Amino acid sequence: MDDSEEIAPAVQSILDAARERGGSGDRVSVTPRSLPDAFESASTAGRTPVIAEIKPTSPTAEGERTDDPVDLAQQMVEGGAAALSVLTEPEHFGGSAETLERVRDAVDVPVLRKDFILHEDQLDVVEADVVLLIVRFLEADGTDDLADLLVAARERGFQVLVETHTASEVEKALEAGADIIGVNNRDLTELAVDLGTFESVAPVIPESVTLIAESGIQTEEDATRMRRAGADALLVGSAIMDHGAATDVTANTRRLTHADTDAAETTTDT
Ligand SMILES: O=C(O)c1ccccc1NCC(=O)[C@H](O)[C@H](O)COP(=O)(O)O
Repeated sequence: MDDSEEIAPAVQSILDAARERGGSGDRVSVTPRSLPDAFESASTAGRTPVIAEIKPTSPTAEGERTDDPVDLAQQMVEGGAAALSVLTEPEHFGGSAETLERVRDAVDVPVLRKDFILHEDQLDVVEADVVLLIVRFLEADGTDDLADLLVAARERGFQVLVETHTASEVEKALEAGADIIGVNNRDLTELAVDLGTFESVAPVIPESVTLIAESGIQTEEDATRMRRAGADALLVGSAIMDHGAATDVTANTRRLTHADTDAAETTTDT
């Protein structure tokens, strides 16, 4: 994504805001809770590994959820979430570092910091178990190199989820040394969601990589579809937060963590 490329105005605005944000100045050092181990424990207990996302609002959300994020986090864990994702981007998603800190203090599961990190100093904001690096955003002018950021994040103790959308972005992620890769079903140029994206990109990703299907997963059928296509875990925001209707977050999470994963395993094996 260089700056001449056509992108959705909301995404351009996210990118512009991210360029302005700095770090705290104090280097973060974290002893992380293992994300792959959390997925393994959920699977062993018969649950679909789900990263449930605390996303008060977003450019594509209808409305805003103003519940205390700590209450939401506890409800998600009660619903069987293997890990949580917390938006820390303030301007477009209603997130904050303070929210993440409070949530991580309140739960035992790994917590992903969901933000748009473009420079090393932006890693030094808050302790989290995992940080997100988006290949597409790190192709923009004036950003740090993906491989350098990956090393810098690991030096601080973070695990790193590298987000991709195409096979060529997966290639870049693997070249940079990624071992946890997300395939985002949401196209950041148009914000359209298509679960077929994960299905077409997943086959190029080696078994050794922890593979996460991101965005657009609404129903049990969607969850099973992504698991059949090879997802080790699912990242789900909107269907759990349910911004418009403010329904029961525990039930919304449980519906997906109890999706029929046996069907997924049978299909994968044959
Ligand atoms: O969620 C958005 O509207 C959005 C808009 C522009 C850039 C990124 C956006 N979301 C970031 C995400 O990665 C999702 O929050 C996450 O994958 C969960 O997606 P969903 O389950 O579809 O809410």
